[in-house]
Amino acid sequence: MLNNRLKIVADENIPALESMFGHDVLLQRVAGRSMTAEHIKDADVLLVRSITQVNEGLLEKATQLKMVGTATIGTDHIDQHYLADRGIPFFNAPGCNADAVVEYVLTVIHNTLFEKGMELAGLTVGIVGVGNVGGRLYERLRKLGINVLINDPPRERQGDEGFVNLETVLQQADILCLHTPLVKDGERPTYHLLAEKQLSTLKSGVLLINAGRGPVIDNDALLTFLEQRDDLTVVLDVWEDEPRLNPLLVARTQIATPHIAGYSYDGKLRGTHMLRCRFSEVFGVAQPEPLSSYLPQASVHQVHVTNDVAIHDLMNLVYDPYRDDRALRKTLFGDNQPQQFDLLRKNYPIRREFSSLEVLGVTDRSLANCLKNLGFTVNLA
Ligand SMILES: NC(=O)c1ccc[n+]([C@@H]2O[C@H](COP(=O)([O-])OP(=O)(O)OC[C@H]3O[C@@H](n4cnc5c(N)ncnc54)[C@H](O)[C@@H]3O)[C@@H](O)[C@H]2O)c1
Ligand SMILES: O=C(O)[C@H](O)[C@H](O)COP(=O)(O)O
Repeated sequence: MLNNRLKIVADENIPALESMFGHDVLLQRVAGRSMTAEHIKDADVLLVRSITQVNEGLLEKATQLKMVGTATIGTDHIDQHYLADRGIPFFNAPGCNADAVVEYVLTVIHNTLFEKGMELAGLTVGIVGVGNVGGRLYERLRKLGINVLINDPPRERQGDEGFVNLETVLQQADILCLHTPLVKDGERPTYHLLAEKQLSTLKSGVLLINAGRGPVIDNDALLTFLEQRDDLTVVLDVWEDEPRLNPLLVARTQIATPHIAGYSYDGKLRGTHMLRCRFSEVFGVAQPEPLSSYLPQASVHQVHVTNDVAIHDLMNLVYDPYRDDRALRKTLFGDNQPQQFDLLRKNYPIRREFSSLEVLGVTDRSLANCLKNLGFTVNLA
């Protein structure tokens, strides 16, 4: 129990704050893009998502601020130097939605290959950025016996092994997945990591997936490249200049989604829960109930299948990327396209992770193992 009610100013799209923080705090919800210094001026805690730039301009009036949290993995919207100078503890939610992004990537890979009449076995997947997302993607693919090339210079410099250089990944990957943070300066910037020169080295027929940050690919260079080469298949969840999209680029993609790769309900709640745990540490109050007590059972939580089930069908039962793709394409040509982009994200339907689906009826052990390695809950018949 807190003696004085702390004031939390929070993005309107962070779920479950009411249930996780309880009635001992004063909670003010604000639309992330419209947050101003005036909203924050008497806040003790600020909780944001990726669309709020947290910098001196936003925080200059917030003299009693004791904690800033972002319910996201990415931190490129936060001026961490400024927070450190002011001695304000800052937390993100590392790994909160990593499984959601991995499952987005696996689902778009399986759907895309199915449409081309191809199989994943025998192809080489390249992963650039092998942290929470890239690392988990790597583990799931390795368990499936897929050949994976990984690139992560910062990890390599720390002494981790098994990495190859970026040029090798670009030249050899049949499927290329980008999972770096957006870093604009320093020794290893990722801004426009894939520009004209790098794109020109990609293998013919490659499937390129960006579910990291939009500006990691030079979007103008990508469009020019796609206008010249039609053998490339592109899936984009993130865009330069979000929420404003270039419809010409969208038209050249196989699957286009509004920055929702990480938007599983599990992942969003995990992000809130992580911040709630940090809040306990900062303010010395009791830890919350475990995350499982806040997560409802999935609406489709069991399915009976036979051994000839198509894996992409099972994936689509949990998450259908074409639903998000269709919704995004409908918004492209109105004056209010950026607002529609934000609305798709704000009103995103509840989507669960593979583990929420129990697969019954499989008798084939290798299929059962494959499904388990992909992340499903499997009960062998
Ligand atoms: N689309 C979405 O919904 C969504 C969801 C979650 C995260 N993301 C984005 O994906 C990024 C990655 O997420 P994460 O949880 O794996 O982050 P992470 O911090 O755990 O891992 C990032 C990895 O990238 C590596 N890296 C940094 N610079 C690099 C470079 N120049 N080349 C290659 N590797 C480099 C780091 O060493 C690290 O291992 C986040 O920063 C975020 O911007 C997007
Ligand atoms: O960095 C992240 O965790 C993701 O990109 C996250 O899903 C972004 O979602 P937003 O904060 O914009 O709602």
